[in-house]
Amino acid sequence: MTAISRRDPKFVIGLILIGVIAAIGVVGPLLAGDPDAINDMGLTPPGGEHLLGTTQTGQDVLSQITYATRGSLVIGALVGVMATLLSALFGIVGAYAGGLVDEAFSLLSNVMLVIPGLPLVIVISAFVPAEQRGWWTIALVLAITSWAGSARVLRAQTLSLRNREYVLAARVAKERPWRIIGVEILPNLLPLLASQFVFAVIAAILSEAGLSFLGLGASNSATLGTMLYYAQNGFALQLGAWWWFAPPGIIIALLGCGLALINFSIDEIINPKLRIPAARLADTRRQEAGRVDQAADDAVLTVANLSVTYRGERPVQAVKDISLTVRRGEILGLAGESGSGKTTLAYAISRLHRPPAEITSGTVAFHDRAGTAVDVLALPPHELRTFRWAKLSMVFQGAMDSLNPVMTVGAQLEDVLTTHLPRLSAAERRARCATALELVRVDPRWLRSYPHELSGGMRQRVMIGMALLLEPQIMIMDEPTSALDVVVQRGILKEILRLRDELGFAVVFITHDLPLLLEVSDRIAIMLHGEIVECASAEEIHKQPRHPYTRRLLGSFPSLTGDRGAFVRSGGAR
Ligand SMILES: Nc1ncnc2c1ncn2[C@@H]1O[C@H](COP(=O)(O)OP(=O)(O)OP(=O)(O)O)[C@@H](O)[C@H]1O
Repeated sequence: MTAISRRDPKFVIGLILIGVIAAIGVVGPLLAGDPDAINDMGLTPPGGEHLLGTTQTGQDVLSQITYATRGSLVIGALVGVMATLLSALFGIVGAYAGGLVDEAFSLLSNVMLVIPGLPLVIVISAFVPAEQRGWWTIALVLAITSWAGSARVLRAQTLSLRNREYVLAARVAKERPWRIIGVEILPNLLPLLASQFVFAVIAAILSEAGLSFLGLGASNSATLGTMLYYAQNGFALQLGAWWWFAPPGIIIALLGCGLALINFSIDEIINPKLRIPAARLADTRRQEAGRVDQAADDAVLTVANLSVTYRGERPVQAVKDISLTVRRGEILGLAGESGSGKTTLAYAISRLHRPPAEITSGTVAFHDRAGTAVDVLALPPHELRTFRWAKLSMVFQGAMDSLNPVMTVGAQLEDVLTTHLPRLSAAERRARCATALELVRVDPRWLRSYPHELSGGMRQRVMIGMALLLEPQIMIMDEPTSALDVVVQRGILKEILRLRDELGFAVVFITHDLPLLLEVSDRIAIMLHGEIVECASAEEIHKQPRHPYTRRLLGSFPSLTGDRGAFVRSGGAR
């Protein structure tokens, strides 16, 4: 169990509730007397010999509760297992196999989905003679009627997973289908399966109680539902014998509540990406907020002692105590091999990092043209949203694919203005969008087009135009052109340089392509294993690289006049 699951109050309360109820069901019957033993004290209130009183025929309610809890738990667990297995079979196997199998399985799931569950359960239960309706029969009936919805969800997830690179790679490597399903796909579906299991258990316990109440439940076994049924038949409510119907009712409610609470935390427990210790950073940040750097006069962004860790079984400190100043209007290149922490740093600066990434120390200060300093890591969510477009904007590698395919380019640009500058008139908005496109050399007539009508290069230009819409003072560009061919890439880079000169914003330009950075950057910071090992002007980096890694990085790129450097051949980093 991970730290978060141990401390998450929802999970802990859920676990305690289920633990206590499971103990009643498992251990209770061993200690309690015969639940069917009849004595002559019918409807005795709680106290003395009978802690929870007696039924109309003088049976001990406490003994009955222990057996009934066991019965309901068994039915819940049986249905949970059966419904999960059925939904996995029809959802995962069907979607992975594809073709006729998938069509047949989908058809069956769809048919099961359109048949209303409760009436079907009532009909099936009514057909089974009362003396044969035990735990197993009722569990089977409930499982058959409850798997289809989950199967649809699992199918959709599997269809998406089967096209992921790692699954395709396993298929190319000729791994056997069962191995691919078991090793590549199933572990990714575990949070979903676990939550569907818990949901199936809750639904089964409640449905069984409902069926029993109607006299269609596990009539030859003891369950919380049959207890309620007999209490109702014995006029417990009318006779004021609350001790007969209240305990089973309360246990059903607590069971549902406990399982639902556990369900809330299941994703965090099973999904390794979300396993973050409960230790909150707020305190550290508060301590550090006081020392938001007093930056040099021309600084637009100061990063001080920033550290970012990916939490998990084996935590990875991807950014280690980095301090960095971005000057107003400069292009600061950030280079380093894959995995050196460039993207993590960019995301942390713009506070776009997501769990399991966690900023463990440091500050990020933005120095507004107006003279005020903004502690970026302490900004509340609504101010952060405004800050991100208006002061600092981002263009990432796949940005061009983030345009919504069913909205025109113009509508998407206008959306940004409507959100951030609601007072602009429609005509002003249109004019600003046209200017933004002109800035990135895309004809404004494309505003009426849909993204698929534009080439990749044009879409990336549109994204840069969008990032410039609110005239930010700094732009973070993470591999903004690597998805494009060299000619288009050159064109866009020239555009970025021209726009920087025209509008005066600073750029943090991230790429592993050092020669490209040498051309476009004013200064270059070299990252290695989460640290900045060298930061100097582009010329110095080119002519007098000081750090051995910078020299090896420079040597690793082919030159037009010589051989490829030794770095690529030797492969090592340090
Ligand atoms: N979600 C994650 N969980 C755990 N570790 C991660 C995660 N994302 C990145 N890392 C680790 O953090 C380190 C830095 O990764 P990052 O993506 O920031 O590097 P990068 O220099 O941007 O690489 P690239 O150029 O390939 O994008 C790597 O060691 C990586 O394994």
